Amino acid sequence: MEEREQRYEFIIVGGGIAGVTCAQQLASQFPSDVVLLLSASRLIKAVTNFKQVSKTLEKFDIEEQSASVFQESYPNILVIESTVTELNTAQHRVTAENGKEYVYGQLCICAGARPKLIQQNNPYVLGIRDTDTAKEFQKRLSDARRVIVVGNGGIALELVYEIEGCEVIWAIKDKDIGNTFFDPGAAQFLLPSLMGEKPDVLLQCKRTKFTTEGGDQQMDSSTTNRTLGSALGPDWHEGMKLKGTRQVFHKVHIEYQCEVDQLYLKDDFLKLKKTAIAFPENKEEEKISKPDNDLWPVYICLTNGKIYGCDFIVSATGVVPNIEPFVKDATLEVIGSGIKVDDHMRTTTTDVYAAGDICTTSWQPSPHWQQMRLWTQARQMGWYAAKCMTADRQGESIDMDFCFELFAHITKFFNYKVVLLGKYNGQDLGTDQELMVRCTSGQEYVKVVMQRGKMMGAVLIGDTDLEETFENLILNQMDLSAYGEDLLNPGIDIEDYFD
Ligand SMILES: Cc1cc2nc3c(=O)[nH]c(=O)nc-3n(C[C@H](O)[C@H](O)[C@H](O)COP(=O)(O)OP(=O)(O)OC[C@H]3O[C@@H](n4cnc5c(N)ncnc54)[C@H](O)[C@@H]3O)c2cc1C
Ligand SMILES: NC(=O)C1=CN([C@@H]2O[C@H](COP(=O)(O)OP(=O)(O)OC[C@H]3O[C@@H](n4cnc5c(N)ncnc54)[C@H](O)[C@@H]3O)[C@@H](O)[C@H]2O)C=CC1
Repeated sequence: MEEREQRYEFIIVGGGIAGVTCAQQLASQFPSDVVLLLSASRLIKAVTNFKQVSKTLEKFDIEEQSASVFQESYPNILVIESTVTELNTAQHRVTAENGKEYVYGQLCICAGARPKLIQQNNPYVLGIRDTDTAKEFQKRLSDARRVIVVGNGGIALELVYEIEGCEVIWAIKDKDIGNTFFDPGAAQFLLPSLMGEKPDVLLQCKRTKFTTEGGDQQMDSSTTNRTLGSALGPDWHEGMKLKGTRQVFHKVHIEYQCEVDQLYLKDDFLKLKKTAIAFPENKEEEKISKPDNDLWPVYICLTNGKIYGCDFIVSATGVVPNIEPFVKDATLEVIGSGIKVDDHMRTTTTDVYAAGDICTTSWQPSPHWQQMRLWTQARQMGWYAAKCMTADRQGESIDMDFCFELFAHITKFFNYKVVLLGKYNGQDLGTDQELMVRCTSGQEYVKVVMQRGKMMGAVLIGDTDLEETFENLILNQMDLSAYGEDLLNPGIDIEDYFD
């Protein structure tokens, strides 16, 4: 008979980047121990081809793998597809959905996050997180004439640019697009790319690549937990047809500074005897708000008084960490919405660590770092958590990893390479910050955030090739006052000065 309770020196919960990286690191540190990886998702995310591009910028590929393929490369990692439902820290025990119990020596919780939707249980409101939700979105889009995208962060920016053959109404709370990544200047620089025609040739830039090789065949909806898959990431839409039913090529209308007030299903809306607005085809129609003669399955009333009908709504409104099974145990403190971790990725209870999207950091950060729920940070935290677990187990001390010195993120928006460094939006810098901007329309946007002559952050859009130099300048905090505006003078080869 199979034992109901098994003991493992190391148990990791979560098969996303954070959990898998943590398990890999522990498995190589302790080759004679078995590392147990419990994951609600059938496929796990493995980091491959990792390259340190510069001191803090990194590049890697991600592969979705089945447990059996992954275990071939890591024979001392045991992957079990199972959702953890309870944690009992007093007994060092986790309980899985089938009632099976696992006792740990050390535990690292890497259960990620899920979309924070504007309305739960509404069949017309979709969030995008994992392969299942991305496929559901693609399926709905293939029959759609109009979608409404709510939110102004990473997912919304990607969708409004990629969707074709369908009218897109983009409702944002802010005055400008892309508020989680950009300042108003950068938003203005990017806007023409959204409203104009897309380039035929897509930019190939150095960035992480998402591969779903074999994912299709391996998907089995009966065993895949719909709400708890691993997060997608860079290039998730590559090779995916994001096309609606209309002949229109790329058509986006933005409603600024508004939120969702009410949602109505068609029958309820018709009873209200209110008028919805047609998709504004031009500036003139924006002013006069032509009534919409089409009928739609769902209607959205915005706080600016406008009402639009659509086929479905994408709620790209941030994430909420999957903490519920773990915080039933009262010893785990929560800050913000995540599990609180200290500078050694320890939670508030002994032998329990957390990493990735599920955690909220509570250490005093370096002046140029902030937590953001991103792929790179999930990998870094998973790796560092394993180092800290090892050190604690061996009674050694360990310094905070260098990757937490500087926030560094490479990505792509609207087919431009985007690099964000340090306090790129002047986060928490107070009032004595200064901005310097260099912008060539359609080509590049360079912004640096300066404080008392020192560089604190930068936004680099386009192929600026400035990331390494600026990374050094932020890290070494050299006094740059003497250079004044020349710092961004394109006629001066800045790298010669500072490399
Ligand atoms: C559409 C999309 C695009 C993105 N694009 C980018 C990008 O371009 N760049 C970037 O840096 N970041 C991007 N991100 C963010 C990035 O993907 C995440 O920050 C990162 O993957 C989080 O990794 P994680 O391991 O912490 O969590 P997840 O990937 O969410 O993994 C959590 C794991 O835990 C499992 N799990 C959950 N609950 C339980 C439980 N109770 N028991 C057992 N297992 C459980 C899940 O099945 C999953 O395997 C994107 C995210 C999305 C959704
Ligand atoms: N290229 C990249 O780096 C990408 C990163 N991601 C990451 O994936 C995760 C999920 O992405 P997003 O959902 O876009 O989250 P996000 O955190 O990037 O953005 C959320 C947006 O929703 C807005 N919002 C929140 N509540 C709202 C409400 N009730 N009504 C209207 N707007 C509201 C916020 O103001 C913000 O603009 C994030 O961690 C994000 O950083 C996602 C896509 C691309």
